Amino acid sequence: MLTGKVAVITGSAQGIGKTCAETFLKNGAKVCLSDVVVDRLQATYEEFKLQYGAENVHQIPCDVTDKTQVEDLFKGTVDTFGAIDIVFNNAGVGIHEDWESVIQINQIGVIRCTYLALEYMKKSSKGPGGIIINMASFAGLCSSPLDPIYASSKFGVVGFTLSHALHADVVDSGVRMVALCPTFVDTTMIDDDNMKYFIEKIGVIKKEKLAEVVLEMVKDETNNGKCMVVTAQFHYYKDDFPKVEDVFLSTKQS
Ligand SMILES: NC(=O)C1=CN([C@@H]2O[C@H](COP(=O)(O)OP(=O)(O)OC[C@H]3O[C@@H](n4cnc5c(N)ncnc54)[C@H](O)[C@@H]3O)[C@@H](O)[C@H]2O)C=CC1
Ligand SMILES: CCCCC/C=C\C=C\C(=O)C/C=C\C/C=C\CCCC(=O)O
Repeated sequence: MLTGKVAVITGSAQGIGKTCAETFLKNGAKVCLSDVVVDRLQATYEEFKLQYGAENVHQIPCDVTDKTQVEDLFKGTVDTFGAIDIVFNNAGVGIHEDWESVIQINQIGVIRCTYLALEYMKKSSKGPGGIIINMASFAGLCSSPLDPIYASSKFGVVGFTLSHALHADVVDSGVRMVALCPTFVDTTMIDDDNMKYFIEKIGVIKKEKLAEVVLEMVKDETNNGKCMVVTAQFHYYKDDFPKVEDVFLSTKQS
């Protein structure tokens, strides 16, 4: 159960973010919903307020590419609920004609939200500690010619999360940092004819199943610096990323 915990989820007006918000609420957390699409955010807020109670749900519109809006998101959540224990940096876009905005939203947005969330969560700032989950993708672990920019943005999220988790600012902060790498999930993001071939081959993860994995990640207090891979068939922490000292040691020995 997440009773007494407070979660912020970016991009939670629909899709994976919305389903995870509902799973957190069902497990007793208080949730601050957030999205750049204000009318859809309002509709999701109204729906959850009716179902889970106004005292448990809050909404703050936020474009993750805007530093002031991200600051207002975390400050506003603390002002409303008293603290932040869980941040799910989920907001993202798929195939997009403006490649620079894909990097801005999917990669730089996650980095910005991580840095600012840490300021409110770390124990040295009198925060409660907790977990920051950064949404990457299976496309952040392998070459994906279908969309090199999307893949690049997600490789960036994996690299940042696994590296920052070991940084001195994080190791003693009480905050865990974890990357999430699903294959295809049943949202409107995969409504694209070019993906049909791959989807038929590897299947589709149900949002509700992915949300259960996210809940498992929140509850696991030993997962700092790990990377969760989720497929339609199974999920596991990928643990074969070399650490920099391993690379240097093996170079010295050869
Ligand atoms: N659907 C899939 O197959 C997979 C999705 N992902 C990732 O999961 C995350 C969520 O995607 P889905 O739920 O599938 O897509 P979605 O399109 O249903 O949801 C994404 C949400 O992010 C919001 N958003 C977009 N730009 C934003 C910005 N600048 N600031 C704040 N919010 C913004 C959208 O308005 C939307 O509500 C994305 O990061 C995506 O890359 C990862 C692996 C697989
Ligand atoms: C893989 C590019 C997808 C573009 C964005 C839209 C949906 C995102 C879905 C995912 O993040 C799922 C990730 C990976 C699926 C695994 C492999 C697909 C490989 C496709 C390729 O060869 O390019």
